[in-house]
Amino acid sequence: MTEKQENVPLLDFADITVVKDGRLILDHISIRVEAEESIAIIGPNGSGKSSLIKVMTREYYPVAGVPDLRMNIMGEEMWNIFDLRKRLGIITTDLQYACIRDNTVLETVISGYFSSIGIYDDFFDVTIEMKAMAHEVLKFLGIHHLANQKMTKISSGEARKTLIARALVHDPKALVLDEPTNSLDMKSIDQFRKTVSAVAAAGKNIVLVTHDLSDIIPEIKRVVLIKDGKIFADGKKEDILTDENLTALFDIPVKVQKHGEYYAAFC
Ligand SMILES: Nc1ncnc2c1ncn2[C@@H]1O[C@H](COP(=O)(O)OP(=O)(O)OP(=O)(O)O)[C@@H](O)[C@H]1O
Repeated sequence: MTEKQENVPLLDFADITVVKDGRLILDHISIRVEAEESIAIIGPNGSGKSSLIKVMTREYYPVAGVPDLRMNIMGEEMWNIFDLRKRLGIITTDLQYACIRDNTVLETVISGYFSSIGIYDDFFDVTIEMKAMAHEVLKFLGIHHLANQKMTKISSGEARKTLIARALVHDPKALVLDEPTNSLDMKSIDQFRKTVSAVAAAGKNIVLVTHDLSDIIPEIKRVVLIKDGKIFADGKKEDILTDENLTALFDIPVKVQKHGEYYAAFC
């Protein structure tokens, strides 16, 4: 890879406006995420966070004909959707529900190669290399002992890690996590955050959507606040996560506290 390719931003979006059912849900959003950068996107329910992720994954398209519109991902405007979704390892609660089937953890991880939910022996040619990579990723995430366990028999936290493994088999550039700790208990949340930290330390960009400030792992240095489909604030974590900003963002009095390298909010 040339130095130029290494330095291309993960995302370079300008003037993204999305309308659904006649409603403006993203309003002239511009955001650039550098090659080595990780960000957290925070905002109230319905503010447009998931919609912005869907623009990244090309599930939603912006209004065309806007003069400054740009939706560049890893240096490219045009993407084959399957390739794009492999380069952005996407983990959502919807995907987890879809993956809770009668497949084993190993099968679920391998299914990432085919962008499928299960493995269909008659159709998919699973190679030795694919299996070896799946085992390697499960070991990296500390869940190799679950390889032959059914998805229906593992905990939510283990299932969330399995989805990370499923995303990592492609060696993606980034992990895109939409409210990843929803419905996890405290121990699972703690383990999940350590897993995401390990993935960030291995050189992947993290794009995290959350309501919960304590999901913001230390490796994420930048926070983007979204309100009413617009970027409300964007900058260094310590400058953005203030009582004043969070109070204005959520329209209720919020107190932000810092505990070591983590943040928490109280209202
Ligand atoms: N396909 C769609 N059709 C109609 N309205 C939509 C569609 N997708 C999103 N919206 C609306 O756009 C707004 C933003 O939704 P979005 O899911 O992006 O918000 P969010 O910030 O992720 O919310 P939450 O925190 O509740 O998940 C909401 O009012 C939602 O109802």
